[in-house]
Amino acid sequence: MEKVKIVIAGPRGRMGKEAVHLVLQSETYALVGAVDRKYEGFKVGDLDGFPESDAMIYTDFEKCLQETEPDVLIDLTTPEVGMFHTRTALKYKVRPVVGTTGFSDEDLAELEQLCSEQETGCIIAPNFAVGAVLMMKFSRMAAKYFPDVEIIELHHDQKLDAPSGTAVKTAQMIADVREAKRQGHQDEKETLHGARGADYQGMHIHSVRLPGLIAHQQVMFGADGQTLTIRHDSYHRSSFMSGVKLAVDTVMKMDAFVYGLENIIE
Ligand SMILES: NC(=O)C1=CN([C@@H]2O[C@H](COP(=O)(O)OP(=O)(O)OC[C@H]3O[C@@H](n4cnc5c(N)ncnc54)[C@H](OP(=O)(O)O)[C@@H]3O)[C@@H](O)[C@H]2O)C=CC1
Ligand SMILES: O=C(O)C1=N[C@H](C(=O)O)C[C@H](O)C1
Repeated sequence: MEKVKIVIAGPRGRMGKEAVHLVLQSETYALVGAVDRKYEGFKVGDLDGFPESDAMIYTDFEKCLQETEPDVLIDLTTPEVGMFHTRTALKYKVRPVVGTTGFSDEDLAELEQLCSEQETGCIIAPNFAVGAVLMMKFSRMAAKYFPDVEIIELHHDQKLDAPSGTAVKTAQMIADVREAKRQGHQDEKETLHGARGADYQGMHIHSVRLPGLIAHQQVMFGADGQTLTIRHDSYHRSSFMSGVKLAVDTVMKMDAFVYGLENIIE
């Protein structure tokens, strides 16, 4: 069986490193290249802390695609760079598996359109951890009965985007079953700007950033005389890797656009 040829963008990052290890340890994947903003001409195996690998590092993404001809791009970078990589990969009919968060609705719409024009599969997953996907699904179930909800996401203090991609996706999934509703007292007033967090169709999202955290979220529902809290914690980035693998294996078999692993996890 031919191995799936993979390029990883952001290999030195916290997530990229884990993804490199996943691909190099797999018997069904081949790491054919990596895209970084430095170390042009080096091999992945030359980088400190990486296992033996002859995959070349490129700073020019198109050159990387032309020379390595991958099947799949795994992108774990930043929103702007990730958007450029995903768009470019689709133009080359390379299937993107994107963990990078911070894409706007317009970005997602553009990628969906491009995906359909190019008849090339693409998976955008704000969270690859199966437990986090279940947390989102359970929250959507609960919101049908508890329309008052606040989302509290907690992450390490090196995170660039707020709210997290997971929190946005959770709010979107809840909005599928909950009519837009302003929460709290109708005369509520913030005496300190931002005290009530971000507002998504009346739901509030609170972003905590602290050293020591990895990735955590709790979705709190309230109703007369009761609350329900659904919480997920990622204590290590290895928690995301089974989802990355599922996404790579799935994207190889489809030519559609998928936003969220909940759409491919039974
Ligand atoms: N979907 C999921 O399950 C998860 C998603 N994420 C998301 O993944 C993304 C990465 O997170 P994380 O690994 O923590 O972040 P890091 O900052 O650790 O990694 C990002 C990497 O991208 C690199 N990079 C920046 N610009 C470029 C470029 N032009 N070309 C190539 N590489 C570039 C950075 O390089 P440099 O060091 O030089 O800046 C860095 O190595 C974030 O959007 C995060 O939200 C994170 C965890 C789980
Ligand atoms: O930056 C992170 O770390 C994470 N980002 C993703 C997000 O924005 O939801 C997924 C996970 O929460 C970790």
